[in-house]
Amino acid sequence: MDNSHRALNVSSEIGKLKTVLLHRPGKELENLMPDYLDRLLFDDIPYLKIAQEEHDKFAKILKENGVEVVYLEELAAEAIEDESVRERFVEEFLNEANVLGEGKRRSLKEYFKQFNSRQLIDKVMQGVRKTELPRYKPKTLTDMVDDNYPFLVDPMPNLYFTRDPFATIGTGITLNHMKTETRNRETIFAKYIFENHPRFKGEYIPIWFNRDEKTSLEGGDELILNKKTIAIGISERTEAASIEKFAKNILNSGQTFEQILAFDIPKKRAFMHLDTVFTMVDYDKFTIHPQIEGPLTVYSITKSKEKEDELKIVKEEASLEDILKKYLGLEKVTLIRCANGNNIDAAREQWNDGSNTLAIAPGEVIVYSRNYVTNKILEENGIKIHVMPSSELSRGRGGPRCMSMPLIREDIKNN
Ligand SMILES: NC(=O)NCCC[C@H](N)C(=O)O
Repeated sequence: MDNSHRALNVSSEIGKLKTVLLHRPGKELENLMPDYLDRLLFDDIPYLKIAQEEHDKFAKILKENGVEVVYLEELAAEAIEDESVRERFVEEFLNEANVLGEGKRRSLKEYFKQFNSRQLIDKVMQGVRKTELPRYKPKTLTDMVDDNYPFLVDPMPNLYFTRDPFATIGTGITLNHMKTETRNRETIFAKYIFENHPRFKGEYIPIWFNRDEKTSLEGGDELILNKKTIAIGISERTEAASIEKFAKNILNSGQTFEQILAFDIPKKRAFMHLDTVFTMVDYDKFTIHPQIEGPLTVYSITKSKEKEDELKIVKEEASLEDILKKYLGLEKVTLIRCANGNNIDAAREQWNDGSNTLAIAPGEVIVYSRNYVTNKILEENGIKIHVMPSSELSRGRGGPRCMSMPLIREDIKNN
């Protein structure tokens, strides 16, 4: 099937990248405070100016390699140009931002009216400090009681990790239900973009999993290994129940996908998603964090031949190399271990996303400069690397793959 004309088309992890979605970090990072770092999923506070410079370098590498870069903030603003859509967006945003108190809601709506669409999107991403609206009229008890919390609306500092709130799979998406409240709010932008942006509006975009589900699924756990096979992490962020639901939808969709490999990885912050410990860099080469090799269990999921609408789930007993060979039809598989398996260097570099490479073509990836031990090993394995600066962006615990959502990749021949 030729999907090259579609607004979305991703049938592999490594096909030549044509269009990618980024978010340039903005003032939301300047609304991070030490007291709330844990809840907002940050370990430190990046210096915004340098983070933006690093991010611009990331975009430059992509553009120099023929990739169209589109920005979340621009698409979201264009999606809410229509006044009635903008009003709906504000209402829904205030509900999801958990803004209680009629006085607060009214004042915020009034405050937002001064902004054009782009300014409004920037503002809701940044969050609203109480000092911005010093004289809102308290109406209800919720308005009157001052809890000394400094924000009326929390910032969304994780938005530059565009990989997670939705994921392109084939010609559709999973519009994800995120594990945490702080990140769940991010999915509203994708919802409005896919419903209202002219780039997508004329096209049928199937949704394989939706944000109103009760269990969580995050894009960092979703990897398309080839046009038949999807890998998904059962992780700190993605639950097995979500994978079953997604599997039933995608395997019965008429798209090319026939099998899912569910990777059960340890549930801990350093390994939050599958792509923090395992990514694909070439037809037969993968980066992996050595610490997951022992505890890893892989389940294969296919459609049951006996009963329609049921899944066949098998706990795979072979080594990871053999599982990948079997399901991807490969003669040989190379696992490239973070920092060549040295336990200290691997732990340090994985913490800063040494395994989180972004493939822009088969055998060609973008990597963080600070992971120089792993980067050298990648080169020794014949992988071409493009190195981006990484002092500030890495403080959010995500690398080049986490910071990008492919919208279109070229199909791979014989994939
Ligand atoms: N795919 C990814 O691993 N994304 C990185 C997300 C980092 C972000 N601070 C988070 O905890 O969700």
